[in-house]
Amino acid sequence: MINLSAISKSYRQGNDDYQVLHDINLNIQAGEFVAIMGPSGSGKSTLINIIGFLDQHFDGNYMFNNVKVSDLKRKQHAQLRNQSVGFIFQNFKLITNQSVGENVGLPLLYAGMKRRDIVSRVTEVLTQVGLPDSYKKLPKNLSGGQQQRVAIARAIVTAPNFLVADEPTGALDSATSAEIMALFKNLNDRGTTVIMVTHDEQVARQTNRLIKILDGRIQSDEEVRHANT
Ligand SMILES: Nc1ncnc2c1ncn2[C@@H]1O[C@H](COP(=O)(O)OP(=O)(O)OP(=O)(O)O)[C@@H](O)[C@H]1O
Repeated sequence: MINLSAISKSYRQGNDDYQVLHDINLNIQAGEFVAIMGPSGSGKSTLINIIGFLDQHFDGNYMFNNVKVSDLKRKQHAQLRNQSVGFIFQNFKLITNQSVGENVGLPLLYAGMKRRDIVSRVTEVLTQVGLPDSYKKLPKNLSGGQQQRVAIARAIVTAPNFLVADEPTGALDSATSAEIMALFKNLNDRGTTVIMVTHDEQVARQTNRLIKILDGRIQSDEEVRHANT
């Protein structure tokens, strides 16, 4: 699904170029559950911004399902992002004065779906993330873990090809973090591709593949072995 070859990325700093990513080669298949780890500043966000079609300015070749991403016009790139990726962030990024249901339904509203269909799809995904009775609640009246479930519901509501989660458990205590990881695992078991950035090795060990980044290079890329499998 995702094929990166020789991806490099530099930022201009004064008269110098500062290279953040060096020659990244990476293939991710549909159905994978991948963790990306690395120290602060190692290039993780830069990499997932390219993978998630937020950044089209890079060197090298990114093929997404046989589409050459760098050949796309700006609008096509944005369209690919809206149709193919669901994003989840550390701080949830919910709209505080809108209800849970409105937050989750927003990507469908943008996609032009009818209101009645939106309500039924939103109800379905809220049930899937374990919040069947929260449609009319405001995010501020939910716990952190529940708010992250809402954000996950919003990310999956359009049935994207893959999810990009940037430190999704970073703001949660360890018990809540375990619950959110169980939800990601459940989604992955049902076929959702998940690419997750985390600082937490415990969290990373619950995925199926661990990629470590150091100074903009892939340092290691290994299958995660689980005790009971
Ligand atoms: N827009 C930008 N302009 C210039 N430099 C940037 C820009 N974005 C990121 N950088 C630099 O690129 C490097 C990698 O940043 P990036 O955010 O990808 O790292 P990261 O691994 O995600 O770090 P963290 O774990 O702290 O989020 C850093 O040195 C950062 O300062």
